[in-house]
Amino acid sequence: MTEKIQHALSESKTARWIALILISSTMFFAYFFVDVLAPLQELLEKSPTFWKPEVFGMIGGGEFVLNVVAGMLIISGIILDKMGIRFTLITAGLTMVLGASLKYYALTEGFTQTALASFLGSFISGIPASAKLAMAGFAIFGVGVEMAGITVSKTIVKWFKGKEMAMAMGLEMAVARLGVFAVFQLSPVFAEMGGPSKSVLMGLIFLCIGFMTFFIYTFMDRKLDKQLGEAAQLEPEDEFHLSDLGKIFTNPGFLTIAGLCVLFYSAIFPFQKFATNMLSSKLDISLKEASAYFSYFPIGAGLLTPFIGWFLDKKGKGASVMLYGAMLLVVSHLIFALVPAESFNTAIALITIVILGVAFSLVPASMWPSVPKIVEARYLGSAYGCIFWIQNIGLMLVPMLIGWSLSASNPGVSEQIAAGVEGAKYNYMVPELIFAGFGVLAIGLSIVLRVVDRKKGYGLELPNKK
Ligand SMILES: C[C@H](N)C(=O)N[C@@H](CCCCN)C(=O)O
Repeated sequence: MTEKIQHALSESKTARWIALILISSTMFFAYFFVDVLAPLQELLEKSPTFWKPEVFGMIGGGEFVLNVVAGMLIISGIILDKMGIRFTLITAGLTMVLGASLKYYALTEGFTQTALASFLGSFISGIPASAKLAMAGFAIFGVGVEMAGITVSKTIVKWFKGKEMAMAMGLEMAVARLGVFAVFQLSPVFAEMGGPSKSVLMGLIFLCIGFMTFFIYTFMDRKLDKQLGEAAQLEPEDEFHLSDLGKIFTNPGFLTIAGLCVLFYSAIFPFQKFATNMLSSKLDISLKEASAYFSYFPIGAGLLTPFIGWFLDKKGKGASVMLYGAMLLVVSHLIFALVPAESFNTAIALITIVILGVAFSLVPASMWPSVPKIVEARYLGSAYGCIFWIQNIGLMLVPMLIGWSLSASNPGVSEQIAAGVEGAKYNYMVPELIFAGFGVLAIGLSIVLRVVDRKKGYGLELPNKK
């Protein structure tokens, strides 16, 4: 058995980095599709779609609806543990392509002539038929992309455990964040060629390429399993059982990391949706300029993440790194909240974005490789699924909370903006204080995590590389 493991494909550096390139490429295309409409809000408000900002926001949140409400993320985790990596990667890839195709169809001219469009337009008249179908498609895509996310994490653990695990996870996230950068640069260009539907079509084509890279990877996965032979086969008592979900939800390490995850990501991803407008209001610059400043946030964070991963593999200190990340999160949101607009300038904005970017590297780089240290391998997929599920609840609700707090703390401003009043803009102090509040709670949980780690001996502060 030891000999088999020694000659396994995963022991070859080249093979495991090729595996990583294949699965990360799919995540590049998947993250590209997630934000394909984000830079096109203004275009979609006009003919022929007429999507109001609320409708646009609803579609964004729609990504998480099936995962949260129908519990699809928990089901995805169970599928992963029961059916294995290859089956789940293919299912996730096909689900993404299916959902994306529906979203594309919703934006085509052909759809507007159909009986389905008439039917969807016959109820809740405030939401156009195209938006309803696009939201359904995005919800299906959301199931696929999150299923892909947990499967990719489990795949990286399979190839890199005891080796460069955190660095590999960091690289995968870096590639995914490049997808976010690429979409902010390219989607407006595609839309200029043929409207929002062209951008979505390009995103769909990219996803098909992503499906192919997942598919090619499955051959490597099969080969690795064959080489490991019975070493890869689990004993009956090692198989996943539904009752393991109970073990996950009563594991103090899991609960603390899941809490930390929802708090941290709630202060990052929903913030990303409002950041352009916030910077434009606070710096008194155009949305285009603000968006250009902010587009470097995901790419900067992404580039730093593998280096943090490399450090964690060599030196450890994962739980402490999460604490430092949460602290930087609070510092940056407090700067955005409390420095008055008169004193806030481009330099302060850029420094604050850098601080937030460092936080966005420290926490993800240390959080995801910590999960295999707190749960057993046989239910690792379900543990990732459950953490994503808890996180998705925050990602679904927090944008609504922020939107509501922005309106409530700026009475009359949305009406002034709609009426085209010169100089009308939002003050983001209250939403920013809410984001900072999530950070403060995350600091608390990071401290709890260090205590739990010491008590339970998970080894979160130990290096990943043996
Ligand atoms: C949004 C998604 N559920 C998420 O948490 N993404 C993480 C990466 C998770 C690990 C992926 N293999 C992110 O930081 O983008």
